Amino acid sequence: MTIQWFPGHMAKARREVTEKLKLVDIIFELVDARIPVSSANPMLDEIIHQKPRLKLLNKADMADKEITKEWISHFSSEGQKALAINSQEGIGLQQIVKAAEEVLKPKFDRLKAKGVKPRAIRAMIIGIPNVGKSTLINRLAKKNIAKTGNTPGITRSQQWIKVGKELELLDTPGILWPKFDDQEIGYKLALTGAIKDTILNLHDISIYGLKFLEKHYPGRLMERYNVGEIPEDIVEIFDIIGELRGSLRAKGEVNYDKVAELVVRDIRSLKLGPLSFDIPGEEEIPPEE
Ligand SMILES: Nc1nc2c(ncn2[C@@H]2O[C@H](COP(=O)(O)OP(=O)(O)OP(=O)(O)O)[C@@H](O)[C@H]2O)c(=O)[nH]1
Repeated sequence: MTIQWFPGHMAKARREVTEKLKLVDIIFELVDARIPVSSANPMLDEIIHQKPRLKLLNKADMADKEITKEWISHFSSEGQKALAINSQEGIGLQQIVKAAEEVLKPKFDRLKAKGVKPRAIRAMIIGIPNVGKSTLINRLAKKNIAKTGNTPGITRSQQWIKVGKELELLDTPGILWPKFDDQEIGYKLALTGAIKDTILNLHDISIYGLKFLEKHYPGRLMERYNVGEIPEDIVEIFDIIGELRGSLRAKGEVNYDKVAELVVRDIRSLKLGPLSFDIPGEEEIPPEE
């Protein structure tokens, strides 16, 4: 099945990103640390071509730390520099400039050899909705104040934020929508709050979540819902949860809608602890188009 949720937006976003790309030296690709593959835009490579890129795994506080480490080494083995950050609390942000300098060293060395005076790195943030783009921009801007005016000779409408002496960041991020053929990615996006529940069926999302927990985090699943043993048919957990919590029943019957909602809410709100839904070696690779 092909799901294409935002076709009109996508074309517009793509044009905008392509336009802004000319202004920067490097892309900061913001992904969700819980789903660093599923929250990446499959068309980004095609859009940015050879433009240098730094991958930022945001919301690292909500992801499984060990899995995040594995992802960082995985990306590094593919020649892709990546950092884990928490934009909300400003953790890991001080490494961004250094990492960007590292990625851009070959280009800046070439310019230096030609006698071009060193200048600040120009960057823009790109990511899917809700991944934390504004939070990161605000964090970087607050810490380093000075929003610059228009940059003459480039474009009148672009605002740059100065981050120390070394970095200038476009104040508006590039938004790219998720677009893929795989429903599993849809469930992962829904479980992490990147897309609204209403796009997919809440029951399907919760069942996917439970099955995922059963496979990767069985101990936490059992502990959270007080089940001694995971039933063969995971759907039976709905009954167990419903029986345990009086509030999820009406006239003695389990209200499955409420149970599904509870499970999804629990997963999103860290009630089961930090979770990663993309597991290295098991990742779904979004098809290129
Ligand atoms: N726990 C946690 N939450 C974060 C982090 N960064 C952002 N958030 C939260 O994620 C939500 C979305 O953040 P935004 O900065 O609005 O995301 P955005 O990418 O600008 O979203 P759009 O405007 O929809 O494109 C907000 O509730 C933030 O508080 C983080 O590192 N950790």
